[in-house]
Amino acid sequence: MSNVELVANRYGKHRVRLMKVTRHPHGNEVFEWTVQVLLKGDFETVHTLGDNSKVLATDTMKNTVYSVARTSKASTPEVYATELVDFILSRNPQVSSANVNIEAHLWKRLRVDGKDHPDTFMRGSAEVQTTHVERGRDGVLHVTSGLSGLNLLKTANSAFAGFLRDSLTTLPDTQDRVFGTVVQAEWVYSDTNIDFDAVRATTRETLLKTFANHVSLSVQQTLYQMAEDAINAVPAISEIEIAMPNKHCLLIDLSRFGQDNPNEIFVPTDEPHGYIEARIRRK
Ligand SMILES: O=c1[nH]c(=O)c2[nH]c(=O)[nH]c2[nH]1
Repeated sequence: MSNVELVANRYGKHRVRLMKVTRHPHGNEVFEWTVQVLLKGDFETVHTLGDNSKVLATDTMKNTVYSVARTSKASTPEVYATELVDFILSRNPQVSSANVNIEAHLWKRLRVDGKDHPDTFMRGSAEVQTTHVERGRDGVLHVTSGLSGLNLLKTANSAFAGFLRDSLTTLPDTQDRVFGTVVQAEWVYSDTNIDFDAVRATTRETLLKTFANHVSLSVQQTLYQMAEDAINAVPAISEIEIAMPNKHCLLIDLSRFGQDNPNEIFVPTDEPHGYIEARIRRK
């Protein structure tokens, strides 16, 4: 008789890298996706008895990623992830829920001689599109999408003043600082019957516009405003979580060299950095 019990488990394949090129007469399209598959289900005896009879091998999951990509017509990671989830559920009654997470790496069509090139691309930026898709046996599809690695910089309209001062506070108030961040955002869809590309574009544009136009009293306030504006701009979003590190740009003291520094010369720093995150939802 064992004195322990299995409380929870899931397993799958991580970091399956996939590139898909779709070929058209007018030019090719390219998707680069890093895929994660995670399954929950009737796997107790795998752990307790070493009975592998119901185990879908993670190697098979890797092959499934490629095979479903071949037959899929999806042009968004959300739709492809849903197809992958449903394919696995349909063939594996022992699986109670399937979860597929995708990071999409962005390739930008190269412009040559002022024109879009039909088949050549360059890596646009460090920005990554993300999606998490899960379906259980109740049939309900859960889709969360987002972005990460979106480097942004405000060079005006950012203040930080009036904060708590104690015996260890050295930071001066500032009415005018450089605000650098790398946005990570994840939004939950309340409706999954949507044009994921169009909704993603609107959400991203809204986040960018608010970051640019906001007269910021803190990272916290700007983050909240970005979230509020995204929820108001996109009816299909019920909740959004945003994380924004504060990548401090430190003003250099040039008075030692007899020079002034009217907010022009900074040293950009990576570490340590402030880290602000919040989850905001529609009431
Ligand atoms: O926008 C900011 N929020 C903070 O909480 C904080 N803390 C800090 O040192 N600088 C900043 N900036």
